[in-house]
Amino acid sequence: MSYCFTFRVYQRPFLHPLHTHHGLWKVREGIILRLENSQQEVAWGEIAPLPDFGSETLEDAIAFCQSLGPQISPTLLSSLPDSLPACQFAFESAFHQFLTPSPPLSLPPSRFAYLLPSGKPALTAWYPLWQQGGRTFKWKIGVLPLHQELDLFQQLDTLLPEGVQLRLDANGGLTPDQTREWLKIGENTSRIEFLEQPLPPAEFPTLCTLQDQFKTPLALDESVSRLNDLKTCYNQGWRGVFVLKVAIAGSPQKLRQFCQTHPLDLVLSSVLETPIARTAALHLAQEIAPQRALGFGTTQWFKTVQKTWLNDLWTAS
Ligand SMILES: O=C(O)CCC(=O)C1=CC=C[C@@H](O)[C@@H]1C(=O)O
Ligand SMILES: [Mg+2]
Repeated sequence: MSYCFTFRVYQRPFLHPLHTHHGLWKVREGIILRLENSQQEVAWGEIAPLPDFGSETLEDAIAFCQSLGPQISPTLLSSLPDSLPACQFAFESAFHQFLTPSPPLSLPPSRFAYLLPSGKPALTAWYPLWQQGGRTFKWKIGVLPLHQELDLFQQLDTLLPEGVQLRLDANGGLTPDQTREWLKIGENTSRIEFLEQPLPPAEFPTLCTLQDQFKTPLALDESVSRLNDLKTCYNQGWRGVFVLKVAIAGSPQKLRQFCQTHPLDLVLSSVLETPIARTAALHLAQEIAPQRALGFGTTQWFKTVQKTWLNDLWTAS
């Protein structure tokens, strides 16, 4: 079975730039794939690279798409290298739509974690999301000086209603001593669901030691963003939280197989993709079924409306 293949490269500005320890992220770049079968049925896929997390670059992905002809078939999946995980996810998800059409997903707001802005704006940003049913929030730390963020955390903890959980994500930007400061706070509150990637991946032994010394769960994100790295950390004994950025984690089929044979404490996480990759990732989430809230809560990443944006992307060039 072969499909007519076209693709478009996109740059899409965020409504609110994401400020993390990695820096300020203003524009999401990626590729939208369009497959059409002989009955004029269409399936979409999205390549949403995140090189900071170990995926291919946009340029790598463009070169791969350019290497393909106007007609492609699922056989290409077997030759898609692990060095192109965002491409693996996108093409396999797109072909999968023809093989297993997925119904539209409707998940309750409480099923998601919502990303709050870093710093003081978090003190007010949570309320409208809570009113809509959000009960899990994620807050970037390692952006401001430690004492400022510790103080802001105490204010946020006082403001947040009972039962609301907070995920703290440092993107590897803390020192071991700063991490201990956060974990000491965690000893006296159930507010912190987990502390995400407080140290860089190279500090894996220290992360394991800290996980043994404190009750607040630690989550690996940058350490496990490639499936092979996730397997390595699992095989080296990590049993804390695994943050899985689905759209850059390679083949969904390989992910399904690994998760079905390994009991992971899993959090599925967005790469700030458009609704195309988001929908594919959420369908996979239904199968892998992590207990923890899905890191896909924020839906208005972009200034433009999806349907208009996609039409314009296809007709513009
Ligand atoms: O995981 C979530 O809840 C939302 C996505 C998210 O936090 C991130 C997406 C992409 C890049 C990162 O800065 C950030 C993360 O580190 O998890
Ligand atoms: Mg993270």
